[in-house]
Amino acid sequence: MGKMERSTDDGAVSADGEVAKEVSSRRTSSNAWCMAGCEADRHVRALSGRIEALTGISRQHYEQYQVLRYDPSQRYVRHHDYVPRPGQTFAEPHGPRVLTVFLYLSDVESGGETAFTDLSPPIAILPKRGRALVWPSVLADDPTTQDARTHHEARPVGRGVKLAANTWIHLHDYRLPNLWGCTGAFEG
Ligand SMILES: O=C(O)CCC(=O)C(=O)O
Ligand SMILES: [Fe+2]
Repeated sequence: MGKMERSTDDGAVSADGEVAKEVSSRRTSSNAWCMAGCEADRHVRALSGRIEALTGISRQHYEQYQVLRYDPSQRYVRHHDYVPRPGQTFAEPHGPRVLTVFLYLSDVESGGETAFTDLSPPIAILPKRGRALVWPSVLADDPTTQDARTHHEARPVGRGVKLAANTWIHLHDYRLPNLWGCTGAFEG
C-alpha cells in the first residue's frame, strides 16, 4: 500500500474541468491508496470478489481502495461523494460514482460515526471492525443524477483510531480510462 498522507478535498475546478485536490479543514484524516502491489494481495482480491458478489458490479468499475485513518478529533464534514459540476455532461468515459462501499477496519472507542445528515431523521452508523456500509450517490432511475439524500459526514473521532476504506464504484469501466490517465486521479 502507498504511504499514509494527509487527505485532500475537492477544490476549485479549472477551465478544462479538472478538480484541484486541496488540503482542507473540512477533511482532516490521512489516507493511502491501495495500488498495484496491494491489489495483487490475495486478501484484497478476495475482498473485491465479495464486493462484486454484493453489488453485482465488476471490479473494473471500482476506484483503487482508499484506506483512511482518523485520529482523535479528525473528521470529514458534510459532503457528497458525487459532486455535480455545472454543465457536466458525463463525457468522462467512466461516468459518475454510483455506489460507495465503505469498509470499517477498526472499532472506535467513541465518536467517528458516519452520519447521513440530510435524512429525516438523520442516521449515524458506528464504526465496527468488519462492518460494511453501502450507499448510492445517484438515482436508481437516472444514474447520472446525484441522489441528494446521501450527503454524509464522518463525525470526529473521540477516543481510539478509526481505520476504514472507501470503495467508489462508477457507472462504467473505471480501470481502462484510469490506465490511460483519463480520470484525473494520481497525477503529480
Ligand atoms: O469516514 C467516514 O465515515 C466517511 C468517509 C467519507 O465519507 C469519504 O471519505 O468520502
Ligand atoms: Fe464521503
